[in-house]
Amino acid sequence: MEALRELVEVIRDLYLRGWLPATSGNFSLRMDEDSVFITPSGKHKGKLTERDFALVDLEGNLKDGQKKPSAETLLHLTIYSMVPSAKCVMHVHSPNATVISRLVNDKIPLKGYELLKAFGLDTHEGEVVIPIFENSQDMPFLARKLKDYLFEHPDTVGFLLKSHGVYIWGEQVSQALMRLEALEFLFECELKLAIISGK
Ligand SMILES: CSC[C@@H](O)[C@@H](O)C(=O)COP(=O)(O)O
Ligand SMILES: [Zn+2]
Repeated sequence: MEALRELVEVIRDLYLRGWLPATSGNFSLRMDEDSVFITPSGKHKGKLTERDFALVDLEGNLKDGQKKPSAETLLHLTIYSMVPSAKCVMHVHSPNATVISRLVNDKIPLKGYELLKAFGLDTHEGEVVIPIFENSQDMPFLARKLKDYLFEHPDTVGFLLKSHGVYIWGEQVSQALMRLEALEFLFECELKLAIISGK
């Protein structure tokens, strides 16, 4: 399947960038109303093939095979249920995202950057807000927090988990990748500005 092949290539590339260290990260593709391909839990993400993906329904039940879906499957499914246009979800432990999530408390407003156009804005004058949630191993709890937030803020493009990493989604693999690259770049800019201004 073309989109899954494309996603596998993207994952390898993200691993080589150092954004998926030590088996971290997870990725999914929405296939139809009630089927999602998601990366397996605990596997090295730089060496995945299409056959490694688990197929689950929107409740997280395995649709076939014996694969162990990502431990964070519930977060992916929450995004698909709250953002109907999302067809691909990416989660990485990229350095800038992880560092900035520790420095800022509950959200990062990104303003004035030309690259905000990656999120569908027409000009650099708009604002994109990235919320930060406390990290937790309690996925139902985190999923509830995320669901409530997305209900209140339906235009959200992604979020950070504190000291953990970033989640982003798109209408197809290429859009999710573009937005992930844009976010990581913008986080790097914000971190550099914080260093220069001594904040
Ligand atoms: C290897 S530590 C990272 C994990 O705890 C988790 O945050 C992660 O990103 C990968 O979990 P996974 O179950 O493989 O999808
Ligand atoms: Zn993670």
